[in-house]
Amino acid sequence: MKFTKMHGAGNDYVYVNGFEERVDDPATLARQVSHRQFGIGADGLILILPSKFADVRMRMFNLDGSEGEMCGNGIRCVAKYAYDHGLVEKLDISVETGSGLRSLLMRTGPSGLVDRVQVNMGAPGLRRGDIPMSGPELEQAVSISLAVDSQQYEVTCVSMGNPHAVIFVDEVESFPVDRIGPLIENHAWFPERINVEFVQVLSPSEVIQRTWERGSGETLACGTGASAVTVAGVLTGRTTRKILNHLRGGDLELEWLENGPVMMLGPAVEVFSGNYDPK
Ligand SMILES: N[C@H](CCC[C@H](N)C(=O)O)C(=O)O
Repeated sequence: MKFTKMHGAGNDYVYVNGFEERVDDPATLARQVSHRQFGIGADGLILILPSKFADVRMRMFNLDGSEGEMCGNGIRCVAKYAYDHGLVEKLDISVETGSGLRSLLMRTGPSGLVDRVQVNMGAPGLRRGDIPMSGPELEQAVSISLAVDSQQYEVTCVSMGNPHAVIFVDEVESFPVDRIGPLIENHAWFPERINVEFVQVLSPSEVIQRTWERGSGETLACGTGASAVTVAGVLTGRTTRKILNHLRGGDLELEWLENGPVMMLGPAVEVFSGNYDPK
């Protein structure tokens, strides 16, 4: 099986071109290829597939084999792969995801290959029913108190097609993401588990984010998470609609437009290609 390793701001996935390769059991394959010692090494697996409704379709699988509905860093790499490898011939494309269609605009660098991609991430879902989480379905969860490890955390929950809990902290570098992340991911409030973002506000237009991903653990970046952070920053009065987000593996530029959607701009990088024999 031919694969390509790509990353967006250090959030790395193994990409398989489903126009040419057949994958029968993507959940098992995701666990195998993602392993940093026994596999290729990645945060998960992304399949690039033909679509009836869009230019291409993507499916993303976490390190533990679970499927996520959407992936912000992954979708930029899917677009880059599609253009650089000739699956599409234009720079503005649509991609079908597990949470509907997204439109993307690619920019090429001096080599003629794509190096940056802007994604219309769609409008956030703010009702508890959208996340999903416990409590009155139609109500928002903005700055609500969540008890974890005998401490209270103030969380704001946002769906970007997949579920996110955003927590603002004073100092993110030393925050115990490894310990608190999984406790929130698996908290009884969230029946489908949840991705968690820990965020330090530097100024109303600049933040630092660390990410604990559902099914993958701490990653160097998360595009849907950075979009959720943009929305949570506005809802809680901490940041403006347009921000620069510094993630562990790079920066993303985001804006929550007045008419609803979040726009995200960031890098997409191909690292290497190879062959892998599924075990
Ligand atoms: N890293 C991805 C999100 C993966 C989310 C996944 N962990 C889930 O189960 O929803 C991003 O850039 O948006």
